[in-house]
Amino acid sequence: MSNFSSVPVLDYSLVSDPARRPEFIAQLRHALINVGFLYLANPPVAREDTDAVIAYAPKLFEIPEDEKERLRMRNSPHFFGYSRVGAEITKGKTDQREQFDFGTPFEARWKPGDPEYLRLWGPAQWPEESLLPGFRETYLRYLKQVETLSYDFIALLVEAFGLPSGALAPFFPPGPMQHRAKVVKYPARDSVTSDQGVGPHYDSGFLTFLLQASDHPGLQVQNLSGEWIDAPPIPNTFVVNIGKALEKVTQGLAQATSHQVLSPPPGSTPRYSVPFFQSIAQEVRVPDIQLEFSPEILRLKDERGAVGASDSVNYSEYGQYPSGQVNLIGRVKSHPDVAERYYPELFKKYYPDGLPAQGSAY
Ligand SMILES: O=C(O)CCC(=O)C(=O)O
Ligand SMILES: [Fe+2]
Repeated sequence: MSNFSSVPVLDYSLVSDPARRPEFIAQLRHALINVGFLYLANPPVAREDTDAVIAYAPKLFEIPEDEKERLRMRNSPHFFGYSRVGAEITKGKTDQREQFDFGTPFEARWKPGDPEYLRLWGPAQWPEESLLPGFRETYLRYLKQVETLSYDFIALLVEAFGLPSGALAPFFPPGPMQHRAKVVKYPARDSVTSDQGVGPHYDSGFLTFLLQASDHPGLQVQNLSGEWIDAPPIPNTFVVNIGKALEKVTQGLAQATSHQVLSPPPGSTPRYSVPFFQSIAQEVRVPDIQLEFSPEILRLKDERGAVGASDSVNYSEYGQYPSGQVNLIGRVKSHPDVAERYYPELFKKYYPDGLPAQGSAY
């Protein structure tokens, strides 16, 4: 059984065309249930902002070493900032990528005595303006548009699954929220020690909107037969995929799909990408929200078949803890040096033998 052999391309401009909107919704239903990945063409994000973010990506990694040191993630209780190549392990092997974690604007609200996971949201660390003029403002303007798209996309998903319009509203209560976003660099194979850019994994929250910020192939998506299907860059698209929390709350209808990135070949320039990860309210326990799907929709899942053996396991804790806690655990596993400093109890739980050389997310 192989449920897909390519990643479908959906044209967002159909959404505002009353005659063709049903076509989009049908394609979306298929992509959510059978693939868990799609390309979104003509997304409602200003082209000039997307192009500017793409142009900034290589420059961000050229800021001086002492600025990278100042911005290192260890300086942020919110797990924002710079991570060098080799800081993380996925599936037992070191990831060959360098990255900056940023977030949408958020004022820290955690105080001692509050649940620890509330501390995950707070201000990001930004490079000195004079070192990269305009970057912060441009990137935040870009993120705001992707955030709006992410909510609009949830409404389309609710429609595609035949749910009442407010069905997922408990995950987005009024008031401020924070979404995470990164800028990632994958050096070519000859300057790193393996071709694992990032190993097989699932994303955590609801939706991921990935901007492939250079021409390199390398992103791959695993189908139900275990085959790795290429998802090469397509200009003016986002790659959209489903996180574990959304899979869980939709009873597996929206499928979280394992994916990985292979390093560019020797002699190549580096690959860059800019993923945006849509968050959900930190206090919500996913199993507390029970959705009712029609038998016709549920049958589509049965026709797909069970999600087969895949090469990744992570974020299984959504059945148990508030979603903020699940994400905090994920961060602690990935970045033990940050955990040791700001979350000593959790650090002891996951690293009883002390600080490892690298984090191991999955
Ligand atoms: O860089 C990419 O294309 C994908 C990155 C990714 O899957 C992740 O960071 O979760
Ligand atoms: Fe991912």
